[in-house]
Amino acid sequence: MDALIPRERAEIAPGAVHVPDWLSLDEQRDLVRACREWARAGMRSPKLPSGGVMSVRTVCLGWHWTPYRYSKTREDGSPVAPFPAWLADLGRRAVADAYQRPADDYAPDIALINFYDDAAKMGMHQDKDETSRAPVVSLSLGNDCTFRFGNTESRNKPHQDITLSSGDLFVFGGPTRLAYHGVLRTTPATTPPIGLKAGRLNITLRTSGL
Ligand SMILES: O=C(O)CCC(=O)C(=O)O
Ligand SMILES: [Fe+2]
Repeated sequence: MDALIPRERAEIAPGAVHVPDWLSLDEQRDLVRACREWARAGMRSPKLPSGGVMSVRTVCLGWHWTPYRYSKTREDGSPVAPFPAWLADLGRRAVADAYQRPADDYAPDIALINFYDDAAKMGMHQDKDETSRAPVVSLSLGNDCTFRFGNTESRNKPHQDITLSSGDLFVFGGPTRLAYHGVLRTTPATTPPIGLKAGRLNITLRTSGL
């Protein structure tokens, strides 16, 4: 992060808001600790119907996601871990701060926790396996990444590239809920001291509508 350039809340497209440094270092440490607990169930690289394997490793809460559907059980038949109430509270606070309006009605019931090693990235995609169109809340921990936020029509331009750093909040909903987005790269050795030696974690909160 370049400390000379202020990082301010920015609505980069209608309904798509970046709130830099939303989480304190203590909150980030607590979330990293929680991710470690959730990861004990096993993090797996999702397998695509095309035969490819995603480069991130993922664990889910509430509903288990495999491309391209949600279920209550994981690949090995074990039940998906529950979605904790405190995480829904955090999601409501996130939507309220991003949209600067009360968000008491926001009730996420899915979390995807993605771990990026230094080589991992995520291709342009829509988050559309949820039937609800409530906003997606994204929290970043660890190394910086270059996040590409595009349009709702195609994977192609126009798009904007922004840096998501540790502690940043990104919310997308409303007109851009179905915008294509992806992670081009992460930047090694950019994490603050939050108990994550390497890599990047991203937590997205979603509402299944299921
Ligand atoms: O890692 C990120 O910032 C985005 C993750 C994402 O798009 C997803 O999990 O669907
Ligand atoms: Fe996504």
